[in-house]
Amino acid sequence: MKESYLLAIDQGTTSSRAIIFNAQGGVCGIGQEEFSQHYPEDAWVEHDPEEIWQTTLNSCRKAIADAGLTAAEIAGIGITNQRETTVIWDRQTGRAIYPAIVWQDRRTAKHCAELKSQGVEELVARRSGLLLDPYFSGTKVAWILDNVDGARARADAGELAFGTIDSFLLWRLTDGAQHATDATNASRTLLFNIHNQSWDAELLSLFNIPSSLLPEVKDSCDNYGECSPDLFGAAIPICALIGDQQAATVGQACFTPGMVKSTYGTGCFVVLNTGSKALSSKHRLLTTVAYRINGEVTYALEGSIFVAGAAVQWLRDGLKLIGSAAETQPLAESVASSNGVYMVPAFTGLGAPYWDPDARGAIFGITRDTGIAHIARAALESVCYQTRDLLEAMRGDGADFATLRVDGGMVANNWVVQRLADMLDCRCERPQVSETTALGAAYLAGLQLGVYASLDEIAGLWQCEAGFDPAMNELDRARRYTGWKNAVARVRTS
Ligand SMILES: Nc1ncnc2c1ncn2[C@@H]1O[C@H](COP(=O)(O)OP(=O)(O)O)[C@@H](O)[C@H]1O
Ligand SMILES: O=P(O)(O)OC[C@H](O)CO
Repeated sequence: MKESYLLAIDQGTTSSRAIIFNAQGGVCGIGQEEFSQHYPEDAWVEHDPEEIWQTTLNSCRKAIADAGLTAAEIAGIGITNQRETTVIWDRQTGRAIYPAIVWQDRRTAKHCAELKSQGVEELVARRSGLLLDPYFSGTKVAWILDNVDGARARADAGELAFGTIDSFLLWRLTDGAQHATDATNASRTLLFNIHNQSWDAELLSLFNIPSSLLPEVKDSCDNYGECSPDLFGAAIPICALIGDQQAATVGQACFTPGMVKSTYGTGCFVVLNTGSKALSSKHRLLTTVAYRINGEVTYALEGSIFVAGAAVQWLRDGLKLIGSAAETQPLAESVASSNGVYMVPAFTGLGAPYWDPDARGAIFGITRDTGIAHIARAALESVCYQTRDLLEAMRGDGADFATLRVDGGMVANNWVVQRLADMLDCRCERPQVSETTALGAAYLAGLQLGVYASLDEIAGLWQCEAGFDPAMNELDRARRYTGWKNAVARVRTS
């Protein structure tokens, strides 16, 4: 039988990646390019949309060549992306009118505070499943309209289009033929009603955003047209769009209510499948769309942490304490403990469950004996403690799970995964295919094309590479976690 090759585009926060999978989920070719991060002001984070586009194209071309294939041999494309990051472009030229405002960007903190003071947070949460935080796209769209000369008038005249990165790439890949997004990406904008699955007129008016800007919202696997043949040498059908954390949920085959995954890239995102019910959290977690297939929505509770691997990057690029991220493992292992040092990496505020955009990072407990190894260990531990914060919140909302499926660049570090199991008091499982985000997008493209008959068939492909069981005694666990809570209390502003 002819092999079905699926091309997944994974447009992440720090790099664009393309991976070609075969139908068994095996990796056949990879292309990856990093791109620049721009920090024009304190707590502002921007990307150049042209760089996002170019690195995506280059990665796809590299992956196709790496697999030894031609574009005509690829059955379909699935796109997954850093979520919330906001682009507004000119419908005529396809060029962005302002850089992409990245999910980590906090410039709209004041706007969010103003909206909160109007008492609308409850309405926003009920409709969108989200909180009023600069993390999400809504206030970023409004900021561009209000700060780029002539943008609001041009938006009102229908000349501009808004999209998250999936939409922007889709527009470019199809030469402007498709202006669409999927329900998972729409559910991160603050403008989408997750219950009736449509853009919400009241939310649009609250954020002062004209509906003429908006993409059509489709299923996560759907007919998204074809990429223009001159890009890769043949037209390839685009069959799936899905936000990266939701894609990892699919790649980890968390299809049953109660299953949970946690991804450790730049940030960390824990997603708990809640099935056909949109549960609302009592502990400031987000209610979001996990995936939408054939019009049927599967919901999730999500905990989002803004800084995970980014703390390791900071040790490497900011402080230059280490030469590579991988060095943190032997460093952490070289000392018996972090010696009372706690790092709270709130570089861009605190995400769930604190939602404090004005908090900033700190390192506590430094003494004359503190060395690089203690700091590195404290950075890795901060990621474990933050995950514990999220799991406590999920357990408080009634979740009951025995295993956490983990993935992302950071879980290559065995010390981190063992520490996670210890701090969470929960078994952590790392899958055979580490590229779960790209894999999830490929699976959905395959589902749309009929390569897979059902999610059950996809679930049957998941394999555990390594399991990590908790090995810390309860007293130690509790003592360390109390130390973390004290450290967090000291950086909080609200
Ligand atoms: N061995 C390691 N130990 C700790 N952190 C690591 C290790 N390898 C990679 N990382 C961190 O993981 C992140 C990269 O993960 P990745 O999933 O590629 O991120 P993203 O998709 O957000 O760009 C980086 O922030 C890096 O610092
Ligand atoms: O690019 P990542 O993997 O850090 O993911 C970013 C998230 O989608 C932000 O919500």
